[in-house]
Amino acid sequence: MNKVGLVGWRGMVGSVLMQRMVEEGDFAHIEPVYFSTSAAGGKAPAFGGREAPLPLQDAMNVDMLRQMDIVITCQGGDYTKAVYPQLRAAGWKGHWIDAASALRMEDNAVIVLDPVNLDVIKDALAKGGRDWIGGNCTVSLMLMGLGGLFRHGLVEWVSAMTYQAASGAGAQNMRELLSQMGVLHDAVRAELADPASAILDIDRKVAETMRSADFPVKNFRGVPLAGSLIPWIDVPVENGQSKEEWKGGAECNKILGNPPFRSAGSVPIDGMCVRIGAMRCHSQGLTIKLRKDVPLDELGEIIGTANDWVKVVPNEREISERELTPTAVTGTLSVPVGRLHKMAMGPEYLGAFTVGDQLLWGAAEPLRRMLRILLSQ
Ligand SMILES: NC(=O)C1=CN([C@@H]2O[C@H](COP(=O)(O)OP(=O)(O)OC[C@H]3O[C@@H](n4cnc5c(N)ncnc54)[C@H](OP(=O)(O)O)[C@@H]3O)[C@@H](O)[C@H]2O)C=CC1
Ligand SMILES: N[C@@H](CC(=O)OP(=O)(O)O)C(=O)O
Repeated sequence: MNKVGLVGWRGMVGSVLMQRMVEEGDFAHIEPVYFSTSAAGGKAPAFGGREAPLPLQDAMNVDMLRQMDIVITCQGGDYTKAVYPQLRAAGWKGHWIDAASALRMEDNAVIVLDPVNLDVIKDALAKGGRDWIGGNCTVSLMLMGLGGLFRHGLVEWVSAMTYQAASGAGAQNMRELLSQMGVLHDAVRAELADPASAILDIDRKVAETMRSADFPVKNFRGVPLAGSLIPWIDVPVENGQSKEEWKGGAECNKILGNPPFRSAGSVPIDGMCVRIGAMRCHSQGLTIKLRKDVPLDELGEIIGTANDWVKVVPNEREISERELTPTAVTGTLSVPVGRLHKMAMGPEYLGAFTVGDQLLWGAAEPLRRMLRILLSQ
């Protein structure tokens, strides 16, 4: 049985991964060895009812990691940068499956999203590939939704305007968002209880509270999210983009096996990435320039049959309000795509809106599916 080293299993992404591995019975097929950067020697967990043969191992111990057939890490990019090069330099030939972005654009790494790029994964496996990296959440969720259009070669370019959840910034940010909501409610509790109070007085008090020096904003770099939004995610890069926006083009093209972004034969993908007050679902408003005018019902068929999780929501008000939202999707693997309509710019311009859980398809699920692909070899 394959020895699988699990690193980062108690973090937010790692916990979702463990939950999904339990649900899918993955632990029955592996010999798990749990690693920790903080509690080596402690008791290992027993996910899936499988006692680990060893206590928690030191996640920095390259000699121990070398004994694994497969390592899966959700520990983060700093860990990857510190440990991965040492492990390969020590001659380790095992498979490295990683949630962090650190290795994504390396030549020998494949960004894994098998419902979309199983052909790219299989091709790399046949060539001896050993580095399997989960994609950026926004990118993976867009491709889970629009994969059919790409597979049919219908996409000339895409503009993605995103509405990204607090979870993408980390567990502490989710907590801070809720704290902000609580502080805002507390500030106007009395007025809300009085139906005769003036809404503009409530609004003024809310704005004063959001702008006050003691509003809890430490994790969001000093600015409020609740009652507001943040129109920048991750560090600035070239061309006026944020890194999150750059990943849209760079990672999408790599996942699809296209030439590198901004080179001939790649698909231009760009947009604006915005943090909003959702918990763990990223949403995206998409403008897709098609290579030709295709009837809307055919486009719906192509989109909705591309994988087992994408679902076309009819472009009608009630069902869009009910089913095309973070509230409806959170905690599920469903990727609804809706608001499909030809835009005013012309018949080759398709409008779409999609929602997905950024901790499931956006982070954990592609990793555990890659593990199962490796185990089936
Ligand atoms: N958040 C996201 O949306 C996405 C994240 N990723 C990648 O996954 C990486 C991990 O992200 P995320 O899961 O959010 O990170 P977390 O901060 O939740 O967890 C990372 C590590 O922090 C340590 N840790 C310290 N204190 C705690 C605590 N109280 N509870 C749980 N763990 C604790 C654990 O390591 P130990 O047990 O060794 O102490 C854990 O493995 C990111 O750096 C990123 O590279 C990828 C896609 C999406
Ligand atoms: N940057 C993403 C989350 C994330 O972790 O992305 P990446 O895996 O590309 O670092 C967000 O803020 O929503």
